[in-house]
Amino acid sequence: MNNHLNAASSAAPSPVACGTSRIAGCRFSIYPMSNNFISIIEHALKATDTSKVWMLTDDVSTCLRGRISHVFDVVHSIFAHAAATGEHVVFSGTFSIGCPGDSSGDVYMSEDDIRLNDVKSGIDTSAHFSLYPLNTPGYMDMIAEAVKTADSLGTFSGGIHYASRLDGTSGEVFRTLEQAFTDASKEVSHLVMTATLSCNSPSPKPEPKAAEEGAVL
Ligand SMILES: Cc1ncc(C[n+]2csc(CCO)c2C)c(N)n1
Repeated sequence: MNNHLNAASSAAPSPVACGTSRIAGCRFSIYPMSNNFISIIEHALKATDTSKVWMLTDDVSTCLRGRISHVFDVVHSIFAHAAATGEHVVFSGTFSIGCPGDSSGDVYMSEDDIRLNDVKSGIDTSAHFSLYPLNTPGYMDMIAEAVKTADSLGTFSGGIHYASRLDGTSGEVFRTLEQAFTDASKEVSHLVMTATLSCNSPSPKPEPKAAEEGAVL
C-alpha cells in the first residue's frame, strides 16, 4: 500500500547500502483483457507491498530493482492480484542482473531477504521463458541447466522455438523462474531472462507435441 504510479516507492529503506549481492531488476507489464483494465492494474500495484524494492511505473510498464527475492516476490504478487480478478491476464517481463552502470536502486540491496507479500499462488499459469547469459561462451549449457531445474520442479512442459514452456500454479512458475535466474546469476556477470505468463485464458492449452511434430527439446 505504499507505492503510487509515477513515483518511486516512498517508504525509504536504510540509507546505507551494505548488501553484498548484486542488484537485480525486472521491467514488466501486465495486460488484463478486460474493460476494467485500469483498475485491475492500479489495484495490483497498490495492493502489493513494494517497500523493499525501488519501483517506477509509467504508461508502458513498471520497473523494479532490488534483491532477487524481493523482485520475484513483488512481480508474483502483482500478477496474482490481477489474476485473482478471474480475468484473462498476461504478464510480460524482462529480468536482468549485472547490467553495468545502473546504481539508482543500490540502497535497496541492504534489505533482508524476508518477503513482504503473502501471495495467493494457486492460479493455473502458462508461461514461456528464455534465458540469455551475456558474453558467455558456455551459454547453451546454462540454458540446459535452467531446463533441468524446471524439469525437477515439475513445471517444464517442452521446448518451443526461442523459449521453454512452463505450466503450473503461479507459485510453481515464479519459483521456477526465480530458481533458474538465481542459479544462472551465480555463473555469469550479466544475465537477462524474459518471461511471458498467461492465466484465465479462454484458449485451451496445447497438447504436448511429439518430437516429430516440431517439439524443440
Ligand atoms: C505492471 C504495469 N505497469 C504499467 C503498465 C502501463 N499501464 C497501462 S494502463 C495503466 C493504468 C492507467 O494508467 C498502466 C499503468 C502496465 N500495463 N502494467
